[in-house]
Amino acid sequence: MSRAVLSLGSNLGDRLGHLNSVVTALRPVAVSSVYETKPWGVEDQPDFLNAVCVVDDPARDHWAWLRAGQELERAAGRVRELRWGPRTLDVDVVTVDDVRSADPELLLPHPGTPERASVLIPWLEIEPDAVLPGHGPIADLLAALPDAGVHRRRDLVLG
Ligand SMILES: Nc1ncnc2c1ncn2[C@@H]1O[C@H](COP(=O)(O)OP(=O)(O)OP(=O)(O)O)[C@@H](O)[C@H]1O
Ligand SMILES: Nc1nc2c(c(=O)[nH]1)N=C(CO)CN2
Repeated sequence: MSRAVLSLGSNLGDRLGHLNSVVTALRPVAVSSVYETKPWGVEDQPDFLNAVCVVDDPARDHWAWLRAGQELERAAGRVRELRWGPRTLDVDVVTVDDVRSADPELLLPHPGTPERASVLIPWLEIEPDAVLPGHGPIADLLAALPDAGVHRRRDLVLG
């Protein structure tokens, strides 16, 4: 083990470059298109670029994926200020295999996932049959959401 689904987001600075830093460092086995998304949570902030990737490394457990994401956030110069506020790079661990965790340092699956079209749309693109542990097929979760201001940017490509 383990195979992880990571959600990437950026709305400050070189947004595409920040997302690309994850692809360069972690060499995912699958990467979605890049999506321009309206901010949720705190709405008065710049639009995000979001993408989802699948990474696979038998040597890394779920904590190692969290740490790898946090290191990349630091390298992108991320300053943690406002919850749900603007950031150079956000790496959320969405799932790691079937791991369930209630530890606040690493909640698995990531609890925001069922409500976030900015995660579900790119994830569905690369894993159409994916199931969110405890919640069911992601296609069904997405179908239950209102139209959410998520637009594919065909002009921006990762990797
Ligand atoms: N699955 C997870 N992936 C990433 N971080 C997590 C996860 N579960 C818990 N955390 C914890 O969340 C803390 C805050 O993360 P962060 O500042 O990125 O939150 P946020 O992006 O503003 O909000 P959200 O977590 O709802 O997306 C981190 O310290 C991290 O330990
Ligand atoms: N569209 C969108 N909105 C957000 C995002 C994000 O990645 N995409 N991340 C946030 C901080 O966790 C807050 N709001």
